Amino acid sequence: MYVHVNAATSADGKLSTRERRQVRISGDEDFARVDRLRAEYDGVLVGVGTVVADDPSLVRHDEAHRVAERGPDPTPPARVVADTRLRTPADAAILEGDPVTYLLHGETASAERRETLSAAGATLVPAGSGNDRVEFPAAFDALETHGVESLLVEGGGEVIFSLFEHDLVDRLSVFVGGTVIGGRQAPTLVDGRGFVDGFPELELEGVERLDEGVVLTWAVR
Ligand SMILES: NC(=O)C1=CN([C@@H]2O[C@H](COP(=O)(O)OP(=O)(O)OC[C@H]3O[C@@H](n4cnc5c(N)ncnc54)[C@H](O)[C@@H]3O)[C@@H](O)[C@H]2O)C=CC1
Ligand SMILES: Nc1nc(O)c(N)c(N[C@@H]2O[C@H](COP(=O)(O)O)[C@@H](O)[C@H]2O)n1
Repeated sequence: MYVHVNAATSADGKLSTRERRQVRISGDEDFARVDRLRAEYDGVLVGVGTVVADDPSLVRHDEAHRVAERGPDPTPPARVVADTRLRTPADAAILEGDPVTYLLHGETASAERRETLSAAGATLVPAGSGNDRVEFPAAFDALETHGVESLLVEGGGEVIFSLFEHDLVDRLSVFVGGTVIGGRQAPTLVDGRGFVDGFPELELEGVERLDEGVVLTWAVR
């Protein structure tokens, strides 16, 4: 699985407020860049924390760019949620209409949630033992059997940490915008329990000025 993590942070490195309320950090130019990125990947992944906080649909992408990349009538990027206990609400925007939505879940997801979310249109992908985290290596193997071989990961900070922890990130891009959010409880780009050693090493590939901020792109060594 090829994994590109992309997110927007405030100038002080926050993804959203301490109440986990979504903030528009990007401007129009950066949203257009994200739409092009989405068009380049087989799927777009977020954690269930982002689904609960933001209710994203993850449908929007640059269709002309996808046609240019993949030829006529390409399938749109699949939607993927890391959702151990299947907490995604049955009326979440991410389950509405097309394209397919894969919910990666653990053994702890109840039969009732499995039935409810299958009935709501989700495709369930079992990927985890008894712990409270989807096991990404196994989950990605399972996604590949569905034809998803590349992912744009949009957040949040818990999921991004897990991916770095398992050495699964190939590229990282961050739009750093001209706003300050603050708050020690506010989510940052990489949360989780953090590294104490073995810090992932990044190689700077690009710096681009957009809107009132800058996009930094790194390859992960
Ligand atoms: N500015 C931006 O670009 C973005 C901002 N956000 C913000 O981030 C916040 C949500 O981020 P988080 O709370 O960190 O939630 P998250 O979106 O990273 O989801 C974390 C949840 O995913 C589930 N999960 C399953 N397997 C997991 C694994 N292996 N590792 C980690 N989690 C796993 C767990 O239930 C966990 O609580 C929201 O406030 C949202 O607004 C989210 C995406 C992009
Ligand atoms: N790139 C970016 N810039 C911002 O300013 C943001 N607030 C976000 N948030 C994430 O974008 C996703 C929403 O997607 P749709 O509206 O469904 O297309 C979701 O993952 C947000 O957390 N991203």
